[in-house]
Amino acid sequence: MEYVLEQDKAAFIRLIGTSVMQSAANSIVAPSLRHLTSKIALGWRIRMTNHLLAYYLKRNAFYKVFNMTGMEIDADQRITRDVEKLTNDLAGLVTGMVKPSVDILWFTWRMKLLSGRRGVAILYAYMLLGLGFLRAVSPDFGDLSNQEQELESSFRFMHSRLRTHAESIAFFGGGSRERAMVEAKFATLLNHSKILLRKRWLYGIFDDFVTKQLPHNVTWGLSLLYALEHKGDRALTSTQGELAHALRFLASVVSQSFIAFGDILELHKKFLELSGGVNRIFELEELLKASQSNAVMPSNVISVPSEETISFRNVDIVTPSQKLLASQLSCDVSQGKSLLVTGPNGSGKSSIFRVLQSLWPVASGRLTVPSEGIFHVPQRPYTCLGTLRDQIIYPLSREEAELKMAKTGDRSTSLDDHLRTILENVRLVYLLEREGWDATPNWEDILSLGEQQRLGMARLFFHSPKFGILDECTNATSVDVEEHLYRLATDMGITVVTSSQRPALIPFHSLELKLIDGEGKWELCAINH
Ligand SMILES: Nc1ncnc2c1ncn2[C@@H]1O[C@H](COP(=O)(O)OP(=O)(O)OP(=O)(O)O)[C@@H](O)[C@H]1O
Repeated sequence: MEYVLEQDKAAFIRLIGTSVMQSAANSIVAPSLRHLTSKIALGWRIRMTNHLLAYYLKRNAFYKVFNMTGMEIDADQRITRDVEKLTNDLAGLVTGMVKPSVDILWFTWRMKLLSGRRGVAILYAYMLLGLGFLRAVSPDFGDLSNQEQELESSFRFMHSRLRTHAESIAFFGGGSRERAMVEAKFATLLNHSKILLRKRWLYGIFDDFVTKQLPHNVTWGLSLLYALEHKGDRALTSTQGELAHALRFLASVVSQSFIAFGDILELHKKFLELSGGVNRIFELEELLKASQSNAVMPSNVISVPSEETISFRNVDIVTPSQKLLASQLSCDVSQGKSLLVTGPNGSGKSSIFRVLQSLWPVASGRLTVPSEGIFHVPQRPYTCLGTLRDQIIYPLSREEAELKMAKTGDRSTSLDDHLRTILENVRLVYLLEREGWDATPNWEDILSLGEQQRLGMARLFFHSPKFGILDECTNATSVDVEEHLYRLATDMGITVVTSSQRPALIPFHSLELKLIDGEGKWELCAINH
């Protein structure tokens, strides 16, 4: 305005130039800071996710955190959504601290120049008192936001269950029952959110009072201090002008200091909320580490590569909730002598397999297993994401499967030809004709249960192990198909350990292990052909 009034063109152009430069600098700084924040967040997310996945996907920890901890740990939610939110918030916190910290240092220095050490001491005393007061009245935001995330996660879980079991629920006509359950979860989440909202509002009032309103009074106090100490003749107009100018400047310094201080307190509140997220990740990490240390082979499980026999010696089969299912189980499965495990529902047939595969620990006794050459086909069929080929060679990749074929010396046939023969054997070749080798539908949705079970057996035949652990994995197929599949396994020299209730399978086994009552009693007898 001064240059306009004085019509000083050169000075005006210089001023415009400086202003444009400043605007350019400002427009670079803000987006760059945002970009830096996102980059930091992404970097942390990559490191944190990789760190957790390294534990989660090793030694069946993903099974153990869900099944063995006795706690409801939503590990999937924590590794995906929580990590993303935490890293974004943390990065925002770190970069958000830069400006207020620089401001506080800068204004402290200006304050010292204006009102000396006493002024700085008063400013800091007020800040510390304010912080102490706010800490005292602050609700446990960490815990509250932790609970909120848990409730959000279980609400999401209800929806993912609904999606997974959509067909069964639709057959049952369970829509209204599911709706009631989903709504109940949503109501709990809403209640919590309302409580959190009210606490944030009340805290906001105190926060605003301490960091924004009350500081005006401190400014006046400091101005008075400054005016009292100011030397010079107050009657002089020049001195009065100087004093007024200095007081205006002081007021602006103090108010800027308090804005920066308010920003720091705001970050402190965010930090409290973040601590809930940090706790959830730490808790998961500890559980994953614990499941790794449990997984290190205990002395009562002996795993030998050349071993030809699966041998249980006085092994107690105990559930994670410490229910004894089979007491002091002793039984040998040597090659060529297949074992049939029978017993009523819930008596512990699958549990023996869980112990055998080290999913559950061996509480007492000794278990000797070959360290390779055991392949498990579970009761609930599993289809992976991928092509029909991937279903059969799972858990190997295509390259690994080709390598395996090359190693077994079968170089004359290609992998796909070999897999086609297997599909013919399990009577699923029509799937290949229908879908082709490279289609990737959601196999779980398009295959019937019996088809999925036959695909499971195709997997067994591809891997052709020494021992096949078959946990009622053919009970959805017709009896003639089941017999055909067992005959194929016998012809391939696979010794099977079967859990089944079907008498038709008895002739394919040499021994029968009967779990009598699911309370510890068992009996082993030879099957006479
Ligand atoms: N993760 C777990 N925690 C606690 N108890 C479990 C767990 N898994 C299974 N159980 C219990 O252990 C018992 C044995 O279960 P298991 O799955 O071995 O039965 P099963 O004989 O295979 O039954 P079915 O014939 O119905 O397949 C059951 O009472 C079951 O409820």
